[in-house]
Amino acid sequence: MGDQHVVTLANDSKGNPDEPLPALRWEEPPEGPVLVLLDQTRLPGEEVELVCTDVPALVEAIRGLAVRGAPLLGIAGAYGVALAAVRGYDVDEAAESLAHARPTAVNLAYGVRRALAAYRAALAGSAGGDPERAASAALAEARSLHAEDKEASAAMARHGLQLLAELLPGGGYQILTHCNTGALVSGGEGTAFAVALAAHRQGQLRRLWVDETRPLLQGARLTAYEAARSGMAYTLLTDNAAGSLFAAGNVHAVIIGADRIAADGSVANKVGSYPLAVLARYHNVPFIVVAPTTTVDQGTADGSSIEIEQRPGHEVTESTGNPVAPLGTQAYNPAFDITPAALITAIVTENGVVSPVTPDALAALCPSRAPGHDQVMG
Ligand SMILES: CSC[C@H]1O[C@H](OP(=O)(O)O)[C@H](O)[C@@H]1O
Repeated sequence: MGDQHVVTLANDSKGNPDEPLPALRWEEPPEGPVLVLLDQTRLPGEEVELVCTDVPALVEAIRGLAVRGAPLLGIAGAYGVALAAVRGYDVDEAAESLAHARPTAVNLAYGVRRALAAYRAALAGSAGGDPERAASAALAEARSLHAEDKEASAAMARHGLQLLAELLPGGGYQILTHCNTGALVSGGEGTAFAVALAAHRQGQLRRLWVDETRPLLQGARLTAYEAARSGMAYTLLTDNAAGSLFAAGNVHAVIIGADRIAADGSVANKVGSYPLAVLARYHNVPFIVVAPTTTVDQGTADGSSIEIEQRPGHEVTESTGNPVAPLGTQAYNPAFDITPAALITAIVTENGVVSPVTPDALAALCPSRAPGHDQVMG
């Protein structure tokens, strides 16, 4: 998985809670371009950066969730195509392996596709198929996607904050979130967590309740880490405790991210999202999904068509390498589940809010992309 070295994040990112974490960055040292990833599997205990010098190292980092989260996967995929092109590797082969590293987040294949299309267009357009110019085009497209996602994150925070003001007038609300949706999944401050951060900065957020999010604990390890850096009031809970929190009246809204949103508005997100939607409906609490339009896949009709990544059983039967179940225990470990549009109060995108969630309302906010925009080699 590339070279590893432990870093202490620069003071301006550790000391300044408003400085987003450096989840991913492109660097061009003398020995050749690299993609530097903050290894999310080592957080919160260690801040280790992975230096990816080739695509197999990046694919392994994606599969192992060293880099994760739908929008950031798209950005990483695009930089991966650029890395292959600049270093003279087989670009088509790199694109295929990157796009299929994880199946559910549509952003990954979308980011790969964008950089690949820029590379191919430059190759076809430049005199004599100049690979250097084509590589520069792929890198420029990756940088453009990175910048777009940062802007989208800020826009979603604004739209989400406005929505909360309308749904929960007077502020002082308590929000429950699931998994991790902050700067560690984004070119900016994230998706759902960016809304919570904006609410905190505006003095509207009384508390963020953080689902630990078994089995990989993105909530405990990553969202709590980001919440602590921000200075907001937050409390960690086991996923099983969410029901009692609703029953006690301590959840005023649920805000989560998404990995793929089908054309009918159904949402694939970290496993455990669907039960929260059912609890929210039963307790008459708004259930809000925050995602950029790059996560909306108009080429997938409904949730039943979304491939749900099945992850290795050992993620469930082991914890920090120690068995938590008898040897040989089989485990059911879907990484995501599907929440139907009927249980979703609103979908917040960078282009505005969809509520109620209908196919037409969702399509109206999404720029038209090729059907099945995650088809890499289309
Ligand atoms: C807004 S993207 C964050 C999204 O990605 C997470 O999945 P994973 O940690 O497996 O990459 C989870 O579904 C989050 O909601």
